[in-house]
Amino acid sequence: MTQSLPLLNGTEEYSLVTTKALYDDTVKFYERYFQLVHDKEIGTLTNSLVTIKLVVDDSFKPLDIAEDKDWRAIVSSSLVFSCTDIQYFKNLAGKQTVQAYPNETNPLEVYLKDPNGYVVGITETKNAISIKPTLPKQSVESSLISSRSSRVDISSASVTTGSSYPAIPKTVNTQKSIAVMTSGGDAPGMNANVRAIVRTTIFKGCNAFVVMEGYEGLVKGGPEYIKQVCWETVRNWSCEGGTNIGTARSKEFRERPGRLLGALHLIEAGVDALIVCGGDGSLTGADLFRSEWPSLIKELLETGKISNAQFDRYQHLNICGTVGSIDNDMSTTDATIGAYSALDRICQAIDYIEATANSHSRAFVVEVMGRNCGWLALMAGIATSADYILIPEKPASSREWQDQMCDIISKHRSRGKRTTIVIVAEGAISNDLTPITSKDVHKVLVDRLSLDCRITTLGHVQRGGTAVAYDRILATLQGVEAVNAVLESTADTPSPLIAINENKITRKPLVESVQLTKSVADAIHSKDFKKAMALRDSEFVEHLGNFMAINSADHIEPKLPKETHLKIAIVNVGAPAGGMNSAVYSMATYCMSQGHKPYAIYNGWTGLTRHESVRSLNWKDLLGWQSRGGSEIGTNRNTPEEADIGLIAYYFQKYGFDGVIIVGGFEAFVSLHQLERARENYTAFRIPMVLIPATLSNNVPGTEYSLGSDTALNSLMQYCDVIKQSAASTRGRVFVVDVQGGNSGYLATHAAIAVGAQVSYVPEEGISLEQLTQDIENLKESFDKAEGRGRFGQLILKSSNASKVLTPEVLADVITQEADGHYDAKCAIPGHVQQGCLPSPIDRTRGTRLAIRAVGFIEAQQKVMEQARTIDDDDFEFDAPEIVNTASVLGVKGSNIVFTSIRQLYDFETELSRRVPKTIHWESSRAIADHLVGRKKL
Ligand SMILES: Nc1ncnc2c1ncn2[C@@H]1O[C@H](COP(=O)(O)OP(=O)(O)OP(=O)(O)O)[C@@H](O)[C@H]1O
Ligand SMILES: O=P(O)(O)OC[C@H]1O[C@](O)(CO)[C@@H](O)[C@@H]1O
Ligand SMILES: [Mg+2]
Repeated sequence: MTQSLPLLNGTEEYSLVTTKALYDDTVKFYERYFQLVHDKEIGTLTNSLVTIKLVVDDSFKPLDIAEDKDWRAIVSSSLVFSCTDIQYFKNLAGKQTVQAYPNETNPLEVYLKDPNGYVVGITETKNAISIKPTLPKQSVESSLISSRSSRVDISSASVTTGSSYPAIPKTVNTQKSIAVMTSGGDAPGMNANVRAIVRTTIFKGCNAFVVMEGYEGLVKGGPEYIKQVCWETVRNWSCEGGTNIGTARSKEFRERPGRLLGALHLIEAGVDALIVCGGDGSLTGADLFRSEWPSLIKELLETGKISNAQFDRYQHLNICGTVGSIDNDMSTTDATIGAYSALDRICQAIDYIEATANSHSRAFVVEVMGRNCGWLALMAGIATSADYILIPEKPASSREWQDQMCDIISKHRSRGKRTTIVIVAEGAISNDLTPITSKDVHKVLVDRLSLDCRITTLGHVQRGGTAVAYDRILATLQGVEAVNAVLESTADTPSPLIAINENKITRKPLVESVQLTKSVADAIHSKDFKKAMALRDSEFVEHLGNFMAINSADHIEPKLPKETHLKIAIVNVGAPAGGMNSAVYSMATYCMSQGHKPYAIYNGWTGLTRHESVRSLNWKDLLGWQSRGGSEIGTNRNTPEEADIGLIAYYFQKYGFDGVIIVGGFEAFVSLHQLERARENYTAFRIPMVLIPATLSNNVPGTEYSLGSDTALNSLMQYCDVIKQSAASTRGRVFVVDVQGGNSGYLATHAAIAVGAQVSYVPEEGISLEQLTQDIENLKESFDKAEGRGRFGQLILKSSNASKVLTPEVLADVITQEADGHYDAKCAIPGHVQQGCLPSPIDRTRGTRLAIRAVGFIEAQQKVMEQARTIDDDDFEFDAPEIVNTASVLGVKGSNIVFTSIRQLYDFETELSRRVPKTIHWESSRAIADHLVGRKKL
């Protein structure tokens, strides 16, 4: 029996999602086609979400298609591949054309029918040839409906608004179905992780599944709990808090029978790999599940629950962990998804509490989450300059902690501090393992210090709300990496855990990470606290040391002997950036704890040369600076040469500075270069000098992270969340957002990842008219297909310097014009709002860490420079490496914190005319930003 395709007019586009069965058929179909048309390389599929374009006009004759052929084979996938051998197609077309006709707008459009009756449209465009299956809408839909699988929620999957995909993945792994689940306590950023995993899975040509309700979903199984999802399912998820696929703490999964059911249900659903986003407990469970897998499937085979074929196919459980937990308690990774969002909530609450505490001169005991881990309490302690913290990792006897706390607080009070903040981790204990509650702390503060004291338990507020930019980006990059890891895994590959070390996404062996984490808890329970601390990562230990030094600064015997005490100057240069104050505060208080004298140069180099604005800092003046935005000591863009470098040398000499710490952006970088070059003429500059990069542009050579860039990202992200909501509610609006950042597209690219912007334009790429045309096409597609699911707002982020001609206004006008009344575009200029109000906790805590490292650098380089100062000008070895290295930029590079000499950076690693580093460390983020929204890049 045959069926005729109905005659259609015009162009119609449909998006559909295939089931796994359809998908496999499609692969076979395309493999046959590619062998037919492109004999060198088997073509690759983009994924199972498809755009089907019908290009039909009056001259297209209906075709006969045998109904008993597998119609579903042509339902799936749109693919585009480059081909130089156009002639080959033409020849082929000549042989097999059912109907071929040239077209005014497209040079050649050919419809082919293969011997089995499959029809395919081939469109030749300038650089690419696309092959798209053609089929009438009704048939496609009925075919999908008839193939409805009990495991697939077609109702939500079959209507999609997705765009097609920008690039062809190198390999197609048609075998893989990858499932993701969230487990344990929910954490902000989990949704962004799931979105990235689902979309990357689809992008790589695999099937994406989600397991609902954590391990509960595995134990229960079935289509309600193990669902196939599509590109559109996860739209906008990076901007949503909690976890949309549910999470649970499953008792049943802790027992073998529960895990046996889990194994059966995964196999039934055809899942090859499981990515678990959860905390230490969830990953312990995952690790156990994986190690038990061979015995589980053996039992399933023996009890007849699975077939021999299933047993053979599912020999190994491919598992990967992305760590999602607000506790940040997993060893081997610096941060877990959600931890910085929770920290943000805590810091905001404590910032609020400060105001009321100050009004009444009160003490507050703030209880924060963290069952076995004091990370949240410690970092909040640093970020809010709390007076004291109690964490499980460093317990003391009841007497010791009470004495120490009272001693520090009474000293703070005696010097005029009106507020007292003590942060207690939920899991805080004394060294006999007795829990320390906030009530215990309250009692001590009232009984021993007679303070007017209140308790605030922050509770689940800490887990609520949307994720901060860091968590959205971390979750997204880790999600992409998790899918890569799963696809690259073989039976022998140890299960990976996707970690982050400093600024680098890394893969760590899951088993060892879990064991290491467990050993911290074991050490605590066996009261081996030294071991517990040694097992924590070195950054944690460093932060704890920093907190202790800062919070007891100026009240204890200095750590260093008198003869080694230094005078250290600090100056802010360039535009204000979040974290500048934290750096100044921490540098000054840490200096006090060491015995050094900290000096602030107020209002940049010109403040020094015009008004001799330089003063030593005292402890009380600094109260509250840690949490403040902007620059308390003032900043401007003038460089030493512009301000008068000779006069600066004079003041350096007058005050006898032994070192200088510059905090700022590119002008600060140039300042360091000028001071270092001026050493030849001015002895006063023969001192160690260090730059802590601080600029929202994040364009300072020698580092992948500048203070202020995280605060700016959050400000921009919050702004974008607000206007995206407005755009979505308006049902059909694009906002073109003007983004700062000089010639660096860092901010635009990373904000685009955080908010899921459809496009980001950056100075590094500019805006070509072809790309703009393509992006407008994508937008149209996206809006057209949004029908039925509500129209979503779209964002385009444009770095100001991406184009001077194509301003946000012009872009908005062009887009509105092209939309032909279907939607409109407006521009939005956040401007200096991007500098942020209060610094983010990341900028505060990193400001502290970097400032203390900088002081350490000044101390460590003293000897070399002391000698250099005694040498006659003529003998001064300006270019000797040990001298050159005493003027350096403190940066984060990959997984390390490094000092790189300004000579090296300025002379070899900087594109001076554009004020950017020669190597862009975030380049790979661009492709991810694009592929996660389906942007086609020309
Ligand atoms: N040893 C284990 N064996 C099997 N399953 C486990 C094990 N530990 C935890 N799980 C599973 O993982 C789930 C989540 O663990 P848990 O409650 O410890 O949270 P988590 O993943 O550590 O996250 P968070 O601490 O952030 O809330 C448990 O409910 C259980 O189903
Ligand atoms: O939400 P629940 O199940 O009460 O769990 C609270 C626990 O979860 C966490 O938020 C994350 O593990 C802990 O800090 C806290 O102890
Ligand atoms: Mg946990």
